[in-house]
Amino acid sequence: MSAQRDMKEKNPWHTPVTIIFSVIGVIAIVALVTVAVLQNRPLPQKYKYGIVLDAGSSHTALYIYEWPAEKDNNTGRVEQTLSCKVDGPGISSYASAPWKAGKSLTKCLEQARQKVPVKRHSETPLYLGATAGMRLLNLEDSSASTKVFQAVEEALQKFPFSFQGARILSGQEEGAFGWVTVNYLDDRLEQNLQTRGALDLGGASTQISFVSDNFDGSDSPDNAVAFRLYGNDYNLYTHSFLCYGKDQALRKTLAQQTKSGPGTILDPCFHPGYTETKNYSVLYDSPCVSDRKPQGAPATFNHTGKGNFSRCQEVVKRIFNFTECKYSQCSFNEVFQPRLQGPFGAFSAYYFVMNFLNLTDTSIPLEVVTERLSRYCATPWNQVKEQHPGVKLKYLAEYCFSGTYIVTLLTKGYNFTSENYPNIKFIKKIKGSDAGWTLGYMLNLTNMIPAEAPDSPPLPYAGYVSIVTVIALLLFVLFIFSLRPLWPRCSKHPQII
Ligand SMILES: Nc1nc2c(ncn2[C@@H]2O[C@H](COP(=O)(O)OP(=O)(O)O)[C@@H](O)[C@H]2O)c(=O)[nH]1
Repeated sequence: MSAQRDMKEKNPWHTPVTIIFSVIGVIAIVALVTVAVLQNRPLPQKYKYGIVLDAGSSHTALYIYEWPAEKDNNTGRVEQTLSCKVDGPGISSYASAPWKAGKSLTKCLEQARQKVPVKRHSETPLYLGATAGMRLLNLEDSSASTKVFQAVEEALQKFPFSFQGARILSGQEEGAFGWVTVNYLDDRLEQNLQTRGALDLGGASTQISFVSDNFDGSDSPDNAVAFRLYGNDYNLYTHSFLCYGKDQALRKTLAQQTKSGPGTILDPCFHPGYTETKNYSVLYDSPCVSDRKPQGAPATFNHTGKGNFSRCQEVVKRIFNFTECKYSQCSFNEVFQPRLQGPFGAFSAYYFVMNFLNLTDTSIPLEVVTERLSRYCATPWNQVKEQHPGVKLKYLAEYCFSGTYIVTLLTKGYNFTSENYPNIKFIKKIKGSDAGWTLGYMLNLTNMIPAEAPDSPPLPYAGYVSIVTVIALLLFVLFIFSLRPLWPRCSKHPQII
């Protein structure tokens, strides 16, 4: 008995009261931290979806975007989760059988039906935007364009999504939404960083969009788009050149060479050894060239390649008008363009072509780019086919022309020089999403980019958990100190037992 009492006096931690207090203290602190962490833990992600169909001149593509359901307003949170290339040509090619335009879309929409969870179907917006192919059809034959839209709408309404309509985008919208997409995906808008200009090359039109300090829209209001995004104002310069996409530019270049109606065209933009018989009527079947149809031309012409880059560039230059400009400065065709500024992203056909030619690295000097193109254009057609057995022949035959056209458009058209050419980045995707107008279009129509900067929580989740843990530990230490009177005391004096 007395030994037990002696021990308690020497080591008061062993008193039941102290032990109980300590255990309760530890449990209380663990419980506090657990409750705080669990209560504020992010819930398992639920997603919302949006679908956009890009009805281009050469083909249609479907994109599905997803974003966390509870955060509609945050930058960089919308991501592309599926893309589907529609089989067949662009919807404008179905002018003589519009129902086929609707039918062509169903395979990709079936994929979308599988991808989007069933309970989200009815709330998922579905948009179709048509670009330069339909702009041209509408110019040529507006009733055919209306019929194509009717057929497409009928097909889209059969799916369980929330169909928001099919329409032609203006060239200005196409340019501006491409710019929004690139800068949104780069997180440049919310972080108020210097923006990246957008260069988009399609089949029937091409767009250039950028912010320049010396452009406020007053010189040329038609080229101005004003945005207020995340609390910042942007005066965007944008221009879309109809008929200057690479397919229509090729037609214009060919038409240029057939003006006198010869039976054979010796084309410097095609490889030596390339020879095809083509129909004049197909060549001139576009509002971009119809006025150039030669009188009394034969039904067909022989298209023969000569493979000469510098002569090709001379022919390409002839489709641009560089002589007239009523503004302080122009790109071409009397279109105002302010001084180029900042980095640029070049996508769509810019990327396809430069990637094929191994020229996406813009640190390669422009002189070297032209040397390589010269060598490529001069390569015999048979050799080119042997070297690229898997590539579609239509694309393969045109890369010499397309590369020459891109270099000419950038340097002679938009005035890029050896100094600022490295500011261009050829891109296909940014963070998994394709560069193009579709994402910007959807963000705009769903109001997902606010005009004002959203309020952000005072602390991120990880910071919050760290602070709760540190405070809990401090409380624990304080609690231990509060038990100090019960601590065992070490006497300096020798104890007398
Ligand atoms: N080389 C290559 N070209 C492509 C590919 N896909 C599309 N294109 C070309 O890129 C251009 C883009 O056309 P599209 O988007 O239909 O034109 P838009 O309506 O004028 O914007 C066309 O000239 C197509 O032929 C591809 O996979 N490879």
